[in-house]
Amino acid sequence: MNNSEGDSMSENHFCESEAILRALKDDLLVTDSTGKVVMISDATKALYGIEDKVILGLSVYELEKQGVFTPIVTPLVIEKKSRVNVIQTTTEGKKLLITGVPVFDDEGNVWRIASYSHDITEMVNIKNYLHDMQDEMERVKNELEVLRNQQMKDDGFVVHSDKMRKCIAIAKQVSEVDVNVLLLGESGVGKTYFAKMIHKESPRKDKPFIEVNCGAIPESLFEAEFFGYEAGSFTSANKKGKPGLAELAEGGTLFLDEIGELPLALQVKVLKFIQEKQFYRVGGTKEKKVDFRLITATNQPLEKLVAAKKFREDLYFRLNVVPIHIPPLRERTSDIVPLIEHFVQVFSTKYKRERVLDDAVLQRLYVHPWKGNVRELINLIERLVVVSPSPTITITDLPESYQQASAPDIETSKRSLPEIMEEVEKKVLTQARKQQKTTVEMAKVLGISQPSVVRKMKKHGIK
Ligand SMILES: Nc1ncnc2c1ncn2[C@@H]1O[C@H](COP(=O)(O)OP(=O)(O)OP(=O)(O)O)[C@@H](O)[C@H]1O
Repeated sequence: MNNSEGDSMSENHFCESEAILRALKDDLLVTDSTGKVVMISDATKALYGIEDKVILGLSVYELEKQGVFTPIVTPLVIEKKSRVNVIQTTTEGKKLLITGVPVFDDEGNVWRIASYSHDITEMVNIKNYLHDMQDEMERVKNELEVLRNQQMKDDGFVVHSDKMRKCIAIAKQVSEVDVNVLLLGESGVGKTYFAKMIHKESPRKDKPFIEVNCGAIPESLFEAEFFGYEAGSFTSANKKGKPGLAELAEGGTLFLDEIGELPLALQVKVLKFIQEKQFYRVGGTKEKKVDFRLITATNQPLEKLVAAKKFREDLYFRLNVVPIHIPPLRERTSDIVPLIEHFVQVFSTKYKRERVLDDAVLQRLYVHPWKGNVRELINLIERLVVVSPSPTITITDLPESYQQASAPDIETSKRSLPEIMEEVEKKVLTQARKQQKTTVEMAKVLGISQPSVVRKMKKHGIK
């Protein structure tokens, strides 16, 4: 091959490269090993907003100083002698993933550096968005954890009576397995507390505890609240749809309080849901599954409701696998004084007011029927601690309805005579214990032997 032939071939080659570069819609920039631009596609010029400039022959180091490309990939490729990726931000704020590839000469030295880019602005935006969402999720998770702990906070559960000890023992036993528990008892006896305790002791303890007060949700809204709804199912509803309380219990415990208040029409739907653990959201066509442990509670006589056809028998049997009857306070009087002392302490600390109840007040409260049970007791003690002017709370500080000494509520309490006698015996002994210094003196006053006094005190847990 003569010189003129070689020249024309390299010229041809150059023209061919130029033609390819022009035709190329993609970005391509080639430099020599000193960083001088030897080829640049129109797409690259457009990308960096340098269409009018003559770039050929300029150094990318210079262009970097001018802020056209930052950072440049050329020195990294030379140093590593291999493919390198960097991320550039253009003057217009676009994010580019630049890939630099070395082209070697016959001696293995880097001869050319070809680089091309991918616009990853969108990807970076999505990544940032994801990152923000992750942060947000983390924040919400922490907040949820705090709220869950607050919901489960235990201010100390006071248990002295054997009856309550038995209830606690059953609750602890059933907490380990996913059996349906029905908590029965008057309002304020501690049913909700028991439901939370069973959850806390169960393998589901780190999952949600969802409480649904069946008596508090209007019938017309129950299904939407309980099963959730799909987008556009109501005019007033959230446009995107909303999960229901049942769905939120996934993995955890679903506590249906006041189940006796559930209207008949809804009972059949709730029964189907409990049996199948599947449901449809209102307006939904996709069946959803949920895994939960069920606890229900009521202060209503469910059996009577069943007999009166106000509560479905099949639902009753389904719920009543393990019933726990929590007795009213007046049937476990040995809990009264410890509860009073506990809450005097709690509210004295809370309101920074050291208060004690004098003996006459304790005796009066001991025989009070406590129809509102522990809730009533807590409210009264809080009120006394807050409003009593002196450190010792006396009878005159009590609200009027508590000032009259009331006899035990024999008719309504439905207790047997031996039970009532036990209670009277205990009251008399407690009173005597407060008034006398020794068991010998107590025996004298009560007209029984000293060993009998000791034995009876032991039986009633009097110290
Ligand atoms: N033995 C106890 N020791 C300390 N606090 C108690 C005890 N029993 C109940 N409580 C408290 O009394 C209040 C009423 O209890 P809870 O709400 O569990 O009753 P409930 O039976 O669920 O009432 P309702 O039927 O009205 O829902 C709660 O603040 C609870 O923590």
